[in-house]
Amino acid sequence: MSEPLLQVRDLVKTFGGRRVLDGVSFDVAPGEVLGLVGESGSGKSTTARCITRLARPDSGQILLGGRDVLAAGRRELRALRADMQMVFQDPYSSLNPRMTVAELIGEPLLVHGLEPDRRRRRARAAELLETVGMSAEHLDRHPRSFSGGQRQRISIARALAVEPRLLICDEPVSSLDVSVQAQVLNLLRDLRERLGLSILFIAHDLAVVYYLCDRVAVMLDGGLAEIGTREQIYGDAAHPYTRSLLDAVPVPDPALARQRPSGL
Ligand SMILES: Nc1ncnc2c1ncn2[C@@H]1O[C@H](COP(=O)(O)OP(=O)(O)OP(=O)(O)O)[C@@H](O)[C@H]1O
Repeated sequence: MSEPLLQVRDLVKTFGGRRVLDGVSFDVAPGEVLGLVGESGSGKSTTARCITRLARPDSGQILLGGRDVLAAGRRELRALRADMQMVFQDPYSSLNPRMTVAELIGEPLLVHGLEPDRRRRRARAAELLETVGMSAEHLDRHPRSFSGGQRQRISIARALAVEPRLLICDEPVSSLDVSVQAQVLNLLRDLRERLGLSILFIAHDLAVVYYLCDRVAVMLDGGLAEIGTREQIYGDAAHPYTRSLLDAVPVPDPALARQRPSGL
């Protein structure tokens, strides 16, 4: 197996003396989509926040492309952050309403010092809009004039602007209607194929994770109950907690998953 893009080792995080992460370890390979599932409060978002250094773990190690995220100084952290971009759950609050689409998508290029020229940023924003299936005609509009699904596409275009190797998507479709969810999931699948992106995909909905992920890590009370391929988890889960999660939501028939691992 190739060297993992992301290595997370023994993450521990406490809030007010309470351990919310208790030794979380996993890898994400180049081009792989890893699903991180578990019920509310199990520690999924805190894990993502530690990886991007929005939160500081008490201990543990995080390597991105072999570079130590937790030890990185300001300059290195900026480069690391360009390599791992986040897409959040709520596209209504994550896009500044006062900015146009061109400004929103171009901003990371400016912040990371990649494209100081406004016209070239705009041209790049137009390309990125098309990459996410939207027309460049929308460049001068503001987020309020778009639907939730379109806003999430804009958020994804913004995340892609700095050409990251890893996207960390924290419940990216949970706030969207089911029909729109499928469109955004298709887009992520397509981007992964086209750009060779790795994705850490956080979700509580196991049907959504089934659709997109190669492997699945199941979080329970700040630790990992189990981690395995999609077929292992959906067809033959080892942990009773995983089985209870699978019982609780409508996911594809596990027998089907066993027989037709790629048959979506
Ligand atoms: N800044 C904080 N201060 C105190 N406690 C926090 C903080 N952030 C998270 N927690 C607690 O840590 C635990 C894990 O939260 P986290 O958001 O990581 O879970 P999650 O699995 O992502 O849940 P959800 O699906 O609801 O987002 C929860 O009990 C939460 O209340």
